[in-house]
Amino acid sequence: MNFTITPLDKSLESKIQHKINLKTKPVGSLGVLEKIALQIGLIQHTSVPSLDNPTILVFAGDHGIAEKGEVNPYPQVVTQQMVYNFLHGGAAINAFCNQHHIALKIVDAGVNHDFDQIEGLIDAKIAYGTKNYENEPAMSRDECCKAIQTGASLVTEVYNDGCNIIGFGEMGIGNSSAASLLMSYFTKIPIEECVGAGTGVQGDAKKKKQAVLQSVFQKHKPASANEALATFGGFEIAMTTGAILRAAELKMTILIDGFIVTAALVAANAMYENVLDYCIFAHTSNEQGHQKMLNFLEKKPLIHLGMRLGEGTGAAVAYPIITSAIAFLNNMASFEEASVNTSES
Ligand SMILES: Cc1cc2ncn([C@H]3O[C@H](COP(=O)(O)O)[C@@H](O)[C@H]3O)c2cc1C
Ligand SMILES: O=C(O)c1cccnc1
Repeated sequence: MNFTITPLDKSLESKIQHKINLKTKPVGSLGVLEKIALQIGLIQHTSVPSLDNPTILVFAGDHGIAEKGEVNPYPQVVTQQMVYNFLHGGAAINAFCNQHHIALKIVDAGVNHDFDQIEGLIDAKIAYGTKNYENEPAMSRDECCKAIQTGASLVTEVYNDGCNIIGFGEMGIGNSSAASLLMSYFTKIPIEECVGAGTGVQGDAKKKKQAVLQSVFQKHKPASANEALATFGGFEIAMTTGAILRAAELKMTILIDGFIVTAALVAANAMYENVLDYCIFAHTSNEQGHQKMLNFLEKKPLIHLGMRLGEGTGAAVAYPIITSAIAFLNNMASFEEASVNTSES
């Protein structure tokens, strides 16, 4: 599958910047909000951007490595239980999406469970979890390709329903390990530095997680970004990569969540140029590798609240800041409109 991701068209940059500078405020005094307003104006190619049908897609998938419980404190079954929780409206991401009027869609990308026909669940299952990459690649090239394509077509559907700002979340016990492996592969930071607490490993358990992942990393030598995603990824991660690529192709504004989603983005960014032009980094996760991945991308997120949950929660919590950026750009008076003088007379 091929994506055509064009760089931001900057022909309106000086017009939008001028509009921002003429608002009734000292130049630059709305700080990062001004940068976001400009970025979204450029993405949408207008000086009056809007945020339409904001949506978060949560991809869920299981990981072969999680069956043994060596790298994950919580058992694999929590993935399917949390999917039911999302569908019943009980998870953190439900609370925040309801709070900010963000549509939430839950996708079975590859959970190790047969769900009943249940309203609200999008069935895009590639397989019942990935293979254990201690022994073999997590998925085949075909499965990885299918996951990328599926993520992309789900974004197309959301776009066709009128969404122009999208965030991604994930659920998959063990996926902090997959994200660490991908991070190390793409950033070239040693794997030990990429492995963190995930849902809460500490002390000896963390050393064990590092040792297991070090040996996994040494075992495989993927020759391309696609192969790395297939070797180390999860179905929910590969679907997120495809979803990000399609959203950038469609010139949507993309809200990047925490450690796992950023790992999916780092893969997308290695595959295609210009993806970052469409991304807003929502928060810095407390998962220790996240800051390093952000440094690698040279990006500074909007907030740092010590969160380390995933599910898209950082994106949902940061969303109102983005609405403020659009609100000031569209609703604030200019000096002329408000008859406020800019010079002594
Ligand atoms: C109840 C619960 C809800 C979650 N929601 C997101 N995660 C997060 O934790 C998991 C990754 O951490 P690890 O690699 O340590 O398993 C992912 O499912 C991620 O979304 C959760 C984890 C748990 C236990
Ligand atoms: O930042 C994240 O995305 C994250 C961190 C720890 C566990 N799960 C997700």
